[in-house]
Amino acid sequence: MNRILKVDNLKIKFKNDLILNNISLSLNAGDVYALVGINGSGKTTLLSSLAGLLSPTSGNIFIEEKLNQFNQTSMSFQPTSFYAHLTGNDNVRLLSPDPQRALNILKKLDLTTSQIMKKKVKTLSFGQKQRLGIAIALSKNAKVYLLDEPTNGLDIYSYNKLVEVIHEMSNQGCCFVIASHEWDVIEKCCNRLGMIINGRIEKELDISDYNNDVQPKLIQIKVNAEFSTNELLELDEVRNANRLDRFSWQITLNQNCTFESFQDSLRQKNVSINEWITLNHVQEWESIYNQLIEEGNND
Ligand SMILES: Nc1ncnc2c1ncn2[C@@H]1O[C@H](COP(=O)(O)OP(=O)(O)OP(=O)(O)O)[C@@H](O)[C@H]1O
Repeated sequence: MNRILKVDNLKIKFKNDLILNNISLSLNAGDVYALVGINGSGKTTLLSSLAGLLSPTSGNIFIEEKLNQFNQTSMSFQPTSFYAHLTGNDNVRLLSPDPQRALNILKKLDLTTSQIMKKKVKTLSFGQKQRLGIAIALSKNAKVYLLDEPTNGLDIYSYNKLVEVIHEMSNQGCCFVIASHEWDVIEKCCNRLGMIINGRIEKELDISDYNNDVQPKLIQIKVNAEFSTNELLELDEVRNANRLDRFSWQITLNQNCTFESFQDSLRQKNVSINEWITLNHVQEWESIYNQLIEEGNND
């Protein structure tokens, strides 16, 4: 695998506040890494550090094994970074290192109608400014692209176009880190997922495993009788169990175990399942994430 980005024990402090706490990360060519976290968890701070806009308090950032190669990173523009009184075209010419490439990307994102690009940026809609900022960022010839909530304000058509552009570029050997709250985007765009809580990446998932169905299944059940979580965990089929209420649990079944064998094991304990659903990947990630947040809140 061709490693592009390596982050070693990155810490960022603002005054005495530790905002990023020992972040380590390794991304290969083609990786599209989703960074998920609630407001204030450190996503923008991490992206800004990777872009070289913030200096680490400690730790190192390597791109293609070389330290601090920030000319090889490109971060999406915030709508406030534009020259608001100039047109879209003028902004592309002034801000993009490769205006022609930016215009090509804008075309893919369906924003090249001359009326729009001739308008002053301050008169553009949020979604139009968002696409302009993304196209300028992606027009830089970089190894690592850093996108902060790129689908905010995009309609479904532009959103699907952006997903196509990200796939196309990552297939050419760069990598992406995308901060997003939108699970749907993550499922469509990303092959890896990092959950950041209080400045730490608490969990990483390989999304391709889910798409290949290698991961164990998460189900939600409601039973008809008193039972304990410990009794559930003693069953061969159960890898993990979280109680939702008196009669309901979310259960991760061990790999290669069927729902039917789990049901039989419960019957032997005189318990039957009244209701059950299999959670899809996105619900499963959301559930893992919510659990981590709850654990974080209980600390
Ligand atoms: N310049 C700064 N000085 C002091 N604290 C800061 C600074 N920038 C960010 N922070 C703090 O760092 C923490 C992480 O902020 P950050 O913007 O990285 O979060 P985020 O995960 O991107 O949040 P959001 O989803 O709201 O954009 C917050 O508690 C924030 O108040």
